[in-house]
Amino acid sequence: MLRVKNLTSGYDRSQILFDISFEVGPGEVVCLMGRNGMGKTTTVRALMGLLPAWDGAVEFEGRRLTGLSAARVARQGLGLVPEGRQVFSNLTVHENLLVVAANRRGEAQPWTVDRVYELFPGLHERNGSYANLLSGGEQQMLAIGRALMTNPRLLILDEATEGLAPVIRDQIWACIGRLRQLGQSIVVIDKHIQRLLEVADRFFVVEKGRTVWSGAPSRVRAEEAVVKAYLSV
Ligand SMILES: Nc1ncnc2c1ncn2[C@@H]1O[C@H](COP(=O)(O)OP(=O)(O)OP(=O)(O)O)[C@@H](O)[C@H]1O
Repeated sequence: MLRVKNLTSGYDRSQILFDISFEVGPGEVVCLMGRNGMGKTTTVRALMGLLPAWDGAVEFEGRRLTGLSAARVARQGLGLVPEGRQVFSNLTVHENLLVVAANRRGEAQPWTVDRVYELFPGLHERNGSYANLLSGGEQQMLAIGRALMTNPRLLILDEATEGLAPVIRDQIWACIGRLRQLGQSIVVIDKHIQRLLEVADRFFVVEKGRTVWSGAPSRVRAEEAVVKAYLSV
């Protein structure tokens, strides 16, 4: 579904990505891991068209994404939940979900506000609240709900559990598990290996702008010390 091959990119003249390669198959949950500052968010920015790719290729469902504007990449069916959530703070929960609703690719069972509320009952209870009055966890759920309302073929979650209380994190992990059961393809950027092992089909480790290790959950378990060494400061 998504094929990223030898991607390089950076900011101005500062190269951050040197060789990023990974793939996501239909219905797969793929995880990008790595220490802070290793280039995971930059990878996401480059594949979403928010940052130009310098070299390499990004293909999505057989189409080349490199060189397309961010708006056109989104229209191909990539939905991003960015680090730091970024919901519309001056709109209510309900309005946040409605304003982005789109089913451009004609999905047979599109996401609706009611389906998002079913996934996150807590949001339903707060549907009239302005987004800036929500807790961090509720904002994260709203950010995910909002991305789902665009009916993305591929959902990208950048540090969706970061900075949340354990009980709220559990709800986000449960949501990711549920989306996987529904066949949603997802790229997850996160560091919680134990939780990732429950939901991810494949893992890629990013180190200084390069994908340096990859494997299925069985390989992560077999080489846990190696993987943890990549993640420890
Ligand atoms: N706008 C920017 N301009 C210049 N350099 C940047 C910019 N944003 C990030 N960087 C640098 O790019 C490198 C990779 O950052 P990136 O955010 O991709 O890392 P990350 O792996 O996602 O880590 P984190 O978990 O901290 O977000 C870092 O050295 C960072 O300082």
